[in-house]
Amino acid sequence: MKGLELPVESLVQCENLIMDSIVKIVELSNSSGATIALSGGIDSALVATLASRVVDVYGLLLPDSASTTPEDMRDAELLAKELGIDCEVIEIGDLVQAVYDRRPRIGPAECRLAYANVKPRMRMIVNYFAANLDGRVVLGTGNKTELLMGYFTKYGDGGVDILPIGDLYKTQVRQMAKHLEVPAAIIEKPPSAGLWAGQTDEAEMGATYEEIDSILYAVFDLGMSLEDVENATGASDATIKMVMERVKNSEHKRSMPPVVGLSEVFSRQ
Ligand SMILES: Nc1ncnc2c1ncn2[C@@H]1O[C@H](COP(=O)(O)OP(=O)(O)OC[C@H]2O[C@@H]([n+]3cccc(C(=O)O)c3)[C@H](O)[C@@H]2O)[C@@H](O)[C@H]1O
Ligand SMILES: Nc1ncnc2c1ncn2[C@@H]1O[C@H](COP(=O)(O)OP(=O)(O)OP(=O)(O)O)[C@@H](O)[C@H]1O
Ligand SMILES: [Mg+2]
Repeated sequence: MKGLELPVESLVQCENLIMDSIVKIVELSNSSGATIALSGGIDSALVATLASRVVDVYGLLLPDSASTTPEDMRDAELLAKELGIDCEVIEIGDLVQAVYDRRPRIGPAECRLAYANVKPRMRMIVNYFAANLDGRVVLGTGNKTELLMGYFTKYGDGGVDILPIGDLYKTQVRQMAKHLEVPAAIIEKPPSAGLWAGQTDEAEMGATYEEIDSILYAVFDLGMSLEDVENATGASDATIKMVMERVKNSEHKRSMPPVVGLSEVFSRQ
């Protein structure tokens, strides 16, 4: 969709702004650098590529033997090597299983998402443990599409210190990754949260990233009415409704928990 694709000059400006912000948060927090969870996917590869140019980055490869593919971990390892960043592999399968074992009331067949969400939450714990130990900040990898769609685990992959690519739609992430010459194997693989075998983002959300991004861009960046969005994007009414529902239902993930206000009581004292 017109406008969504960034010209090279804008891509470069965005890259510089992102790198400056990473430097700033590291300085502001008196940190020695940053940690990042590396999945072998494009979002973490792009953030690691940008961050490694300006601060000391420590990569964490956190496979869950039940659902992480060896190809993904191989791609993550190769990327770390190419970027010249230190990294470590910490298998999280037994940590995740320990949580499941404490709560065997309902099984994964009945409640797949509840089980799946333990994995990103466990990665968050391991990531912050490493960051605390080394005096580093935790880099997030969420992009604008995932943030608006609520397509992330609250306090899991959503639990981070900064979202360097959080204002870039997924299609723009692909553009920037190409511009920065992220390995093609990483750019071209189907996006997957890797929470269960065969999971892909597009199958779970029920639309392609091109469709979702064009709808989000038309609504949130161009301010179009929903009728105009249908004409401008060619997306079906059902897809537009699905996207808008997801945005509405995930509002709670994009803000701090509501504080229950008690000023009514205090003012009467
Ligand atoms: N209105 C509201 N106000 C305040 N809190 C509200 C709420 N509605 C739900 N909640 C809370 O939110 C919880 C549901 O949210 P959450 O626990 O996040 O779970 P949920 O959104 O159901 O699942 C996470 C989704 O993100 C996807 N994901 C996860 C991790 C990584 C990636 C990836 O792309 O790599 C994708 C995953 O496949 C799944 O579709 C509820 O159990 C409740 O605690
Ligand atoms: N096996 C893993 N090891 C380390 N980190 C992981 C692993 N799986 C997921 N993560 C973390 O969770 C984040 C969210 O996953 P997500 O799938 O959205 O991004 P991605 O894998 O980088 O990109 P893609 O959209 O190509 O799958 C990753 O960027 C990474 O930081
Ligand atoms: Mg992934």
